[in-house]
Order: sequence, then structure tokens, then C-alpha cells
Amino acid sequence: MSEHEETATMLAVPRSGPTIADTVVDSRHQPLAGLDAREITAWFGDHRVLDRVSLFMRAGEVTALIGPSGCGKSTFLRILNRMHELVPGAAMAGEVHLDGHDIYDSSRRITEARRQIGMVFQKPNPFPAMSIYDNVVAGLRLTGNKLRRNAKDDLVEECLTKAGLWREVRDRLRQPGGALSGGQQQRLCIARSLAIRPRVLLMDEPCSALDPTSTRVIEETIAELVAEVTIVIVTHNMQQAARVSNRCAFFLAEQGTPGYIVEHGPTDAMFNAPQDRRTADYVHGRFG
Ligand SMILES: Nc1ncnc2c1ncn2[C@@H]1O[C@H](COP(=O)(O)OP(=O)(O)OP(=O)(O)O)[C@@H](O)[C@H]1O
Repeated sequence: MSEHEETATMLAVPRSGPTIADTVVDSRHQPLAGLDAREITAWFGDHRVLDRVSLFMRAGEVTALIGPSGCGKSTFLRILNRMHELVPGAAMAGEVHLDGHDIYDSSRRITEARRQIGMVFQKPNPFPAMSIYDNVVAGLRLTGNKLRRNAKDDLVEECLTKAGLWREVRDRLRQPGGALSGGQQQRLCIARSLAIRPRVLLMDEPCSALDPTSTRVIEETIAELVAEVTIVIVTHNMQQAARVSNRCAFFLAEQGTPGYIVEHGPTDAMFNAPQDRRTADYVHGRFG
């Protein structure tokens, strides 16, 4: 795979299609945006894995998607930025509204959805041979955004600061991204996502490959980022869900049936006064 192709896959931005330079230049002052998933059904081939799942993810909050393995959390997350359709044989129905517009509307560009709704994956995936600096700005090329050197320098510092990594790497920006520790690499990936100024950041178990110290740093980063970007995180770690999220949605897929949301609401209520016994059993570690 060429470096360019690799960048496109890692950033989940398609290589072809129109560029969106004019919308990228400076969206720092955009208002926070919520994400409204309506009646989402998903299939892999003829296997239906989600059934009419609706969830409103509020602007400026962290929403945690929790539930046992295989209940469709990651599939739901990938539908939120049109990555599900990259999987051969995958299909979906339903709508995902950002700022009142359905990202699946035929008049909407897939590149725009992917730019506005960024994704951080389970396994840190920086470009190992590319410098820390170039990793941060890697997405700009794909979105067609050209910045002058000074503006780029400012952006790199801003994004690395927001990702909680600046002080650790400021003196070695030209070193390869692959030379960083796992936790630093994950923060580099967060910085890379932020550089294209998403309105929403999706995180699929971002700490599952990290040690407790790195996990704590990422959690602190999430707490700071949510002031400017809406966050949706999949986590298996109930303590993490309790620590980082404002709201939780509990997914379940019972006996081969498609996944659905049993209950959702403020995190405190989900943990301390859930309405459904299955939620109580799950959050208290009695199954899953
Ligand atoms: N690429 C794929 N092809 C076929 N089936 C898939 C694919 N990815 C996921 N599935 C199936 O879709 C269902 C939901 O999977 P998904 O990964 O979304 O669940 P999850 O709740 O995120 O699980 P986990 O917590 O283990 O990551 C499962 O039955 C899974 O086997």
C-alpha cells in the first residue's frame, strides 16, 4: 500500500472525490454539534446486527456505548461516520443527523461526513516512519487543505497540546511517530484527528491497548476535549465509562437477535439507579 493510500485508510477519508478545502480552513469557532442517530439497522450480508437503534448524542458531552461483546457497538460507531459502508457486504438503513442534516443524504459528500466526524481506533495507528509533525498534519493533504508553514506550525502545536502530548514531544517533532510509546502514539492519533477540526470525535476502545498511566492521560485528554468536540466512546471498562462519560447507552444482543439499546441516560443514573435489571447486572459486572 502506498503512503497516500495508507493515510486515506487510517484517517477513513476516501482518496478520490472532491476536496473540501474551502470548508476546512478555520472551523475553530463552529458551535458544538450533537449527533442524532435515527432508526439505525445494520447488516453484514444477510446477518442483521442492529435493529432500529436510535440515540441522540448531545453536543459537548461524552456518550459511552457499553454492552457485551458482539452486541453491535463498534458497528453503530462506524455507521456514525460512514465507515460501515467500507466493509464488503455491509448495509445499513436509518439516518444520522449532524446539525439537522442527514450525513447519508444523497446530496451530502462522504468526505464531508468523515471530516466532520473523526475516528480514533482501538490500536494506535500513526504512520510509523513519518515524523510526529507530519503525522499531525497528514489529514490536511487528504482534505485538500493547504496551509502556510507558520499556520501549520501553530496547528501542530495546538493539536498536540489538546491531545496532551505537546510537552513530551516539542523538542523532537522530526522524530518518527513509531518511536513513541503506545500511549503517546494514541495521543498522536488524537492530535491527527483534531487537525482536520472535527465536530464529533468517535473513539473505539481507545485505551484497550494501553497501560493504566497512559489510560489516565487519555481520559484527562477526553475531559478537556469535550469542551470543543462532541465525543462518542465505545468502552468495555465500566470504571472508564463512569469516569469519562456524561451519558451511557447500554447495547445488548440476546440469543442471536440483532443488537438494540436496552437503556440510555445520564451515567450516574445508569450506574446507580438503572431502570432495567439487565443494565444493573451488566454495569455491576454480573455478565458480559
Ligand atoms: N466485518 C464483519 N463481517 C461480518 N460480521 C461482522 C463484521 N464485523 C462485525 N460483525 C458481526 O456484527 C456483530 C456486531 O459486531 P460489533 O463488532 O459491532 O460488536 P461489538 O459490540 O463492538 O463487539 P466487541 O465489543 O467485541 O468489539 C457481531 O455478531 C459480529 O460478529
